[in-house]
Amino acid sequence: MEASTGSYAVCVRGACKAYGSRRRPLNVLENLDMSVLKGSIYGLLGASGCGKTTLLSCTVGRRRLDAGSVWVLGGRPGEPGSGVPGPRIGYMPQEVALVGELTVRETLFYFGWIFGMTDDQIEERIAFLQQLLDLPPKNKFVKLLSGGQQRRVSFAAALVHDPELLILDEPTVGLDPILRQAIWDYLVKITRDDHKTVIITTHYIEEAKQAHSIGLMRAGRLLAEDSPSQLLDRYGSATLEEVFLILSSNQGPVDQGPMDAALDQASVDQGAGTLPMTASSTEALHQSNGDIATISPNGNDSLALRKLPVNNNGKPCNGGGYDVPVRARPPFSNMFKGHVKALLAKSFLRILRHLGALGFIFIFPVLEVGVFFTAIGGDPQGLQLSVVNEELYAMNLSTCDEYSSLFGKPGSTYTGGTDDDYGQPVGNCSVRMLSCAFLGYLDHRMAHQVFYKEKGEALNVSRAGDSIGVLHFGPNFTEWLEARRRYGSELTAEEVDQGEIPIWLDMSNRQLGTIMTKSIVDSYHAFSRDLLSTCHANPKIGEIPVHFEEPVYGVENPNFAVFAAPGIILTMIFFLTTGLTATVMITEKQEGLWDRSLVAGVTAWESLLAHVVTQGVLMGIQAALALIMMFLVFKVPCAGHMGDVIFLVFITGMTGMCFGFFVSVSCETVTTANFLSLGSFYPIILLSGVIWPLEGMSTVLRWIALCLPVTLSTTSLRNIMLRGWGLTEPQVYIGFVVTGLWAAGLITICMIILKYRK
Ligand SMILES: Nc1ncnc2c1ncn2[C@@H]1O[C@H](COP(=O)(O)OP(=O)(O)OP(=O)(O)O)[C@@H](O)[C@H]1O
Repeated sequence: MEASTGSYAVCVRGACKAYGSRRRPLNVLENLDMSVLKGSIYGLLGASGCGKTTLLSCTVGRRRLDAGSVWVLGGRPGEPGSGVPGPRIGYMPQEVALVGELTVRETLFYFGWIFGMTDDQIEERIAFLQQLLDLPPKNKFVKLLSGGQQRRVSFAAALVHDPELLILDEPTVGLDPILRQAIWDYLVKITRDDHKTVIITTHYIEEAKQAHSIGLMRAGRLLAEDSPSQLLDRYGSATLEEVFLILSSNQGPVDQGPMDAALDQASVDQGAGTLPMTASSTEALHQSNGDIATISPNGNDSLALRKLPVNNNGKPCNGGGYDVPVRARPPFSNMFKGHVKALLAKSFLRILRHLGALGFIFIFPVLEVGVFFTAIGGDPQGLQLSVVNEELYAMNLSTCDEYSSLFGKPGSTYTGGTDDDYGQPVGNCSVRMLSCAFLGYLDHRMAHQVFYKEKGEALNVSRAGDSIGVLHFGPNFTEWLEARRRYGSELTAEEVDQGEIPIWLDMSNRQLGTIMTKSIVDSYHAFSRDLLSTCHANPKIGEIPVHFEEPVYGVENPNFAVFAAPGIILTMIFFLTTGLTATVMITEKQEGLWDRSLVAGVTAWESLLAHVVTQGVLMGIQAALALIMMFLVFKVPCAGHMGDVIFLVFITGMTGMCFGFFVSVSCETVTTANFLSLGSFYPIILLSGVIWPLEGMSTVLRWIALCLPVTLSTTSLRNIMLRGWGLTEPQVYIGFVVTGLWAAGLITICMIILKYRK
């Protein structure tokens, strides 16, 4: 009598799966059929790289087949209501796939909560599993356990919810023989007494004899599927290794690209009882139909497989034939709560237990804001300015100090008298050594003055990079400057030139050159004002006829740091949070925890939500620290509402976090994630108008810049802080809107990638 389709726990038909590109595919599963009866142990055996893990990951719903179908517990994995992925299965992947920062107990609670168990139920199971698997102490951190201990905890995590179907990828690797036997005894017991089903892959071929049926797999195909005793009988062999060699030889050489070489070179290790790695054999045994070996009842085994029923269109396992077990499952809301509780606990504990990383997370914003405001915006100091003052040398003096000590303070003196028709003092305002008087007005902290006799020598010092520039005063500078004031239009061009101060500045450093120029011009205006005021003249006549009134917004002498601060704070928070999140999911994927949690029933959305909450809290603290540093410590002025500033910084941080998630879900490795996040750093900083106004860019570039996530928010924040504008102004709310749209767009893309990439 044939087994009914309703008694299969897992049924795979015509499974095909390839990795790599379409042009050069690596075919891993090739038209594979597999049938696992309910209440049985199914041992899936095959050489390394033959596709066992791929087959299992398609079975648990983590990968999609390219062709063929899989039925698990009466439904298709991933189908709503199938319970797979979910608590109906217990999956132990090949890698440990646990969180190193959790203790053994917390690990089992993490999975227990995901499976919708109550705390009491979990405690009860922990006590049981502790005995069964000889688990390490409950409060020991997983990362401190030995490899074998970690595998036992991983096994316990798959068993914690007592699932209907256990899928175990090499669970006994690294365990001592006594424990291996205890595990097999347990598996036999649960299949016999509780009608559970187990699929197990192992390299210890001898222990696989305890399975009710065995699937021998090679190069993506199932060579045979039968009970161990039947296989031994049929091929007249004493060991399963021999059976495997016979079947492999029968199949002939396989073409699986790079895998061939490995298979052909590996030696048969029968002494150790592991699966052969090569396809060599002594004898070939032909199958009449060329398909998998037929399966017949076995009198010795409690369960035996028969040849599988195949219908005409090649789809033997249709869902209608299955009886979907009805099992009391917690309601959806409880499952959701359990998932979120587990994910949040895991993420927070993981962060809290990385004290070093946590320290960096909170020190960075403080450090970065501190460094920015202490390093940027201050006037330069300690420069050298070369002076060639021929007025002094005409008097055989070297410096202005010498002049002052001998003749008193240089400049103007008004001794009373009459003014002319224009109010100019006539005769009674005397001036002396105006070159030194002017030099006295220059900022000495910014540039100390060094006197040279020769202009050429002074210029050479400047060309050597030792001086910011050279000021030259002619021999009769005072006389001609005074003549310029008194007789202006009557002087010849040469005479006017004699009252000028030629200056040669080193403009290779734009900032220094510009600051120096402004400082000299401002100093001259101050000198001229005082000179004219002393002489009872209108000080304005010494200035250019352009007068800057009180600025509409901002201050007369704006500090560069104040201009750059809004952009700096936003880009800093953006990239700090990007850095926090860019690798978080990749790490989980590489650890195997991501897949394992999804197989346990967590959805990618829930996982993303938990990360958003965890990283959002960290980002909030980072943003608060950065703002405290900026406004309370460095007292950066803010003309607008602080609430608007906080809100904008927060949503920019959220956008940075979403960008980090985007990097994390779209990159396969930490290295590519780092390249992407670091690579985007400079373009965003340079194009966002943080250090140079957008108006300085070409039209096309400006439009590109406006589309970036931090550009309009930088303009908004500048408008709030420096202009005092509120949220009702279009130039403010546009920044909020665009930043919010970026966050929403990025998170949507993440969800789409997570949904469709398997
Ligand atoms: N994500 C992937 N991308 C590309 N190739 C892959 C990927 N995963 C597995 N492979 C390749 O597919 C083949 C089958 O891998 P799989 O892990 O399924 O084998 P396995 O039988 O489980 O091996 P083992 O017993 O060593 O775990 C191998 O050649 C492997 O390199």
